[in-house]
Amino acid sequence: MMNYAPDDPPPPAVQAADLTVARGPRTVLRGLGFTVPRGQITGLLGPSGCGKSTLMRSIVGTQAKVSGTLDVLGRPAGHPALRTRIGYVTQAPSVYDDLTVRQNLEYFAAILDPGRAAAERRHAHVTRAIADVDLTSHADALAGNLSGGQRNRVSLAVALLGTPELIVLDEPTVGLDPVLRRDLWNLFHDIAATRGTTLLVSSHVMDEAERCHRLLLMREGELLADDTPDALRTRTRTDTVEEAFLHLVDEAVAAARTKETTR
Ligand SMILES: Nc1ncnc2c1ncn2[C@@H]1O[C@H](COP(=O)(O)OP(=O)(O)OP(=O)(O)O)[C@@H](O)[C@H]1O
Repeated sequence: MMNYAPDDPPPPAVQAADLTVARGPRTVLRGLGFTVPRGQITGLLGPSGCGKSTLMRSIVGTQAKVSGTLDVLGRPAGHPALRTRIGYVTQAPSVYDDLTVRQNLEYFAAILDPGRAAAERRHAHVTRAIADVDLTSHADALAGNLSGGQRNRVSLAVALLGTPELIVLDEPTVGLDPVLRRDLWNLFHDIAATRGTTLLVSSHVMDEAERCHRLLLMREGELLADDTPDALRTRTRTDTVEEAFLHLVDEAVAAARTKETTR
């Protein structure tokens, strides 16, 4: 863990140095170093299999065989005190089909904030989270009868319960139509702007990168860039983040070839 003095500004949402992760016999993340600032949306982008989910699992503390430094909200990743401060939505929506939207949220709210004395607070949090994801008119519908996009939004509502400081979303827009995707991104921006929440959002759709304040671009378990979309486009003299990404991939491949030939 890095050292933070009491008078220092709050530590970043995530700080990693030389972060390496093995899955089975393979090293799937290699020596990553990056910072995720607070109160912004950081996009984690890269092709399928590059290690986005593994990195997210490491940050929320559910990944084994993690080495190097990985601090989250000033504590080592996986610290028990972080449990209620982080909201995490995996790729597979974790909702119970035989419960209504409201019942799903009440169930998770009771785990986060148990006891009779908290009943009123829980009710308020549940109602707000349902409204946040625009499902108020479906609050009494069985989750099993919702569309894929609506089920994703129930998962997101679960992550919003308890007002976490950091929300980690693994490919939240997969399978959504363009209107829902836009609405969800507007919601992310609203959450970051009005609550100061930090969002880490993975995607392999490069046009979503343009909607982020900062980007971590990954390829084959390594970090290609940690920058703003503007700075990336300027540095690579390209018009889009997608072109910037391809430019950085070409550079990385050329550098690897040069290294091979000079051995
Ligand atoms: N349980 C596992 N055991 C061994 N290797 C795994 C395991 N799960 C994933 N991997 C490997 O780890 C690498 C990173 O996988 P990860 O799921 O983190 O990628 P990703 O970028 O999130 O992919 P996607 O966008 O398809 O979800 C992949 O090469 C994958 O094959």
